[in-house]
Amino acid sequence: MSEAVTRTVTTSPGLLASLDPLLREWLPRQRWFAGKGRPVTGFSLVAATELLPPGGKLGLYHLLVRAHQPLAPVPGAPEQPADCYQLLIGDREALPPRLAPALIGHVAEGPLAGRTVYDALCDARPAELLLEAMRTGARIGALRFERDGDQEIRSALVPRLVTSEQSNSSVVYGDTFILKLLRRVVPGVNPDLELPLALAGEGCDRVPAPTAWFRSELAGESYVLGVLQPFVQGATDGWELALRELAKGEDFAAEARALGRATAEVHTALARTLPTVTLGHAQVQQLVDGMVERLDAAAQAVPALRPYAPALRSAFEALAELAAEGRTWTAQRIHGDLHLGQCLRSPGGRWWLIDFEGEPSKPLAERRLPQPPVRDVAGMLRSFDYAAHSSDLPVPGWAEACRAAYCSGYAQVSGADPRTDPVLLRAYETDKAIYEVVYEARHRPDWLPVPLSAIGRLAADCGAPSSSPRPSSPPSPRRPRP
Ligand SMILES: Nc1ncnc2c1ncn2[C@@H]1O[C@H](COP(=O)(O)OP(=O)(O)O)[C@@H](O)[C@H]1O
Ligand SMILES: O=P(O)(O)O[C@H]1O[C@H](CO)[C@@H](O[C@H]2O[C@H](CO)[C@@H](O)[C@H](O)[C@H]2O)[C@H](O)[C@H]1O
Repeated sequence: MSEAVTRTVTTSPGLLASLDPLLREWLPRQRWFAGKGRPVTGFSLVAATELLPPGGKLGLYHLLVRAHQPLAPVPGAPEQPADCYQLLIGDREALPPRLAPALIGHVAEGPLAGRTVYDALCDARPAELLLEAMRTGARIGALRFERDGDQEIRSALVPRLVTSEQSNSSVVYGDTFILKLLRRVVPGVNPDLELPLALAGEGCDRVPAPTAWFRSELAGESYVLGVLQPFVQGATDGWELALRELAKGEDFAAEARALGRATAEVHTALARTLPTVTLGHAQVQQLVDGMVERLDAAAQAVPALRPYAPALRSAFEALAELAAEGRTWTAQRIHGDLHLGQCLRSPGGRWWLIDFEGEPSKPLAERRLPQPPVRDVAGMLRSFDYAAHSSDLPVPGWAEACRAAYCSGYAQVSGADPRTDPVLLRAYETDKAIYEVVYEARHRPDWLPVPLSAIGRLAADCGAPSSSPRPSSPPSPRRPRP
């Protein structure tokens, strides 16, 4: 038992009832809130733990809450299974100005009546308490803090919240560690911990090795809640770097080649340490069915996609046809949501891969399935295209040169050039672009023209069957401000 956190108090549901009206307003405004576009109609408590440091009260509650939302923004529509969110709520009499952006609201009634509540991850003391709990391997109520005994964690590292756009929330401790606090949590093995641990065990140094992590054990199920990793100091992410080079009209091919090599190193290490499977006709047909289903759902959700749907479908059908002719593919564990923003370049020029959570909107079981590694390659190829279409200074041929260099770097290490399997690559690129259309429509509507322009190109490439008319021209992208 830790000395850092000596007592825990499991709070009553009265706490959540008193926070309910404030959370209904605050939660949907958070970047990491997954249920955008549908109102929150109520909350239910999964777990609540009051964290108490030695020698006194801090006013800090760790909550796991389900946010109930109807399926469509229509009164009376049926609810879908409620997402569970991890919240760290602080309470104070009033907030100092530095914590103003963290304000959740003023509580009117219940156990915290009269208090001001806020997102405590923005506050130094609560963030320090989490680090201390990981350092000491604390057990607090249902919370279990664990660590890699071989990595030293110094105490008293100064925390600061990362303010960039994220699907979760991160805190950097003294430029030494970074903690990712997962926001939408699900029970089960989380690939964001599982894969970096497996890679570290395999000696692959392209991924920061997890230093510590914490989980909640509830009703026989384990929820991974946070992962602490070494902080790559002075790093720039691939997206920022690519846009910077584009703005100068500079070539990025050498970096793209290095990224291809880094991706292949990670793939080879994952294939060595975790199971691989052969995908035959039935399995590929299943993959294709999933792609077609996602296309149909996306076309429902985003009307601008509809004219392209028949041509896009033919990219998936071409893959099913190859499988029907007897082609097989090897599937393995992969990153699952690879793009330039998931690659960090340290000042010495070394590339790192981060964020192995997979596509956050997909169920955990699906994210953990072995998949053709080309899926990650397709994600990166889409990302070069994204960068080229988001830059204020278009450089002709920039994306194409990066895409070619990335594939050749990948081939140098893996021995297989993804371009030699064009049907598979095109199916995955199409699937990714469709995902991006939905993602942008939901999260950043200004960016929608970027994946839509790729959809236009992919559809035109597909040689749509004569029964499905080709779209006349792709939409011209309106450049978002990155
Ligand atoms: N080990 C690390 N070293 C330095 N910066 C990191 C590290 N891990 C993540 N980051 C920074 O934090 C940001 C968010 O991390 P990420 O894992 O992508 O979170 P999310 O899943 O919430 O999007 C990244 O874009 C990167 O800038
Ligand atoms: O939050 P995550 O990093 O897990 O990923 C989600 O958000 C990404 C955007 O932040 C999104 O990526 C898309 O935009 C990027 C530019 O901002 C671009 O480099 C990617 O190629 C493009 O897919 C990602 O798809 C989404 O899952």
